[in-house]
Formats: sequence, structure tokens, C-alpha cells
Amino acid sequence: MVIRVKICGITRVEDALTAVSLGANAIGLVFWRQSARYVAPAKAREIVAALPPFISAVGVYVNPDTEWVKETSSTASLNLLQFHGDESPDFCQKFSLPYIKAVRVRAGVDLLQYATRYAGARGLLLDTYVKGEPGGTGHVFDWHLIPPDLPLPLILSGGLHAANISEAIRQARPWAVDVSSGVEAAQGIKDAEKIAAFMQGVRNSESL
Ligand SMILES: O=C(O)c1ccccc1N[C@@H]1O[C@H](COP(=O)(O)O)[C@@H](O)[C@H]1O
Repeated sequence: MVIRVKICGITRVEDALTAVSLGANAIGLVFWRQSARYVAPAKAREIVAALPPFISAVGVYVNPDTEWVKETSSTASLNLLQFHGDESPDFCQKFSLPYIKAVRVRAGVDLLQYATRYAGARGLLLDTYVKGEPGGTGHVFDWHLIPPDLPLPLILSGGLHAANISEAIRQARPWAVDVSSGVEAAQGIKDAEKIAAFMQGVRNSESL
């Protein structure tokens, strides 16, 4: 099965084009101001305008207010919203765009309950719980915590990189994978060789 790939934390046009040329299906733009990967709406617009067709632009938010989502999604012409905080299902659903919901995984989390609660989401993105850090941490979680019967498409994230992506896919069997720090030269700056190695790991795993 083909595994979709999102490269997150894009802050430069050239990194977006590199990711796409290496096979990424989506790029992520972080609209959470405290992130080192934060991208201002005007820059995001420039990045999205440079994308070829059939590539998704995903806006990443952490407990945003309504106006911020409306402003950024319309300025940058986003295709999909990624809610990475404690947003309620009602909040996530109130925009005229599809959304995915991130869950920060730790022992004891009930992922089936999340999938039921966010049944309106296009997918459940599983990231690693790190106290005080909403995302982009580079840490992995225990993939055995993922139930085999999740009723939503699974987007696996959290500390993925070229050296662990094959094992991650083998264990979790995700619909898609999402990576940020694992393909960076520095925060917000992507590394073409790391992206290429990551994509190779994904492609090698598709035939397993
Ligand atoms: O990347 C960020 O800075 C970020 C900030 C706030 C929320 C989410 C963020 N990124 C998302 O974090 C996960 C995992 O990233 P990593 O590969 O472990 O670095 C990924 O889903 C990003 O979309």
C-alpha cells in the first residue's frame, strides 16, 4: 500500500519544492507563534502559491482562536487543518475545511475514545506526549499503544526519521506519516538528504 507523506514545519519555498520533488504529498505550515517553525501568513501564502497541483497545504494549530484559523487558512489557501492542542470537536468542525486531530500519546491514553469523539475528522494524527511541548519534539512513543482497529485513517508522527521509519510503518501500518524535526538541518530548515533518506525508507516499507 502507498503511504502518504507530510513534511511539516516548512518555512521556505525551496524546502517545500524539495520535499515535493522527493515525493511528499503534503507540507505542513505551523501557525503556532511559539514554535521555532512558525510561519507568518504572508510567507505561508508564498510557499503554497509555489506548490504544484495535487499537493496539500496543511495548517498546524495549537488552541487557536477562530479568527486566526480563518485568517491564515484563507490567506494561505490551505487544504486541510491540523489541530494539535485541546480543541473540541465542535471547534475543529466549524471551518469550511476538512481537519485532522492530533493526539499526544502516552501510556493509558484511550485512542478509540478519541476516534469516536473526533469522528468528524479525516484522520487521527498520533504524536508523542511531552509535557509542556505540544509538538515537533522529535520524540517517539510506544507504537504498541496503537489499537489495530482505529476507525479513522492513522497518521503516524512523533520522532520519525530515516533510521526508524521502516520499523514504524511495519508496526503501526499507518495511512500516512508526518515528520518535522527528523528531516531538518536546523529548526525550520529542511535537509534534502534527510528527506530523501526518509522517503526511501517509506518506499521500502510499502512492499513489506
Ligand atoms: O513542528 C512544530 O514546531 C509543532 C509545533 C506545535 C505543534 C505541532 C508541531 N509539529 C507537529 O509535531 C509532530 C511531530 O514532529 P516531529 O517529527 O517529532 O518533530 C508533527 O505532526 C508535526 O506536524
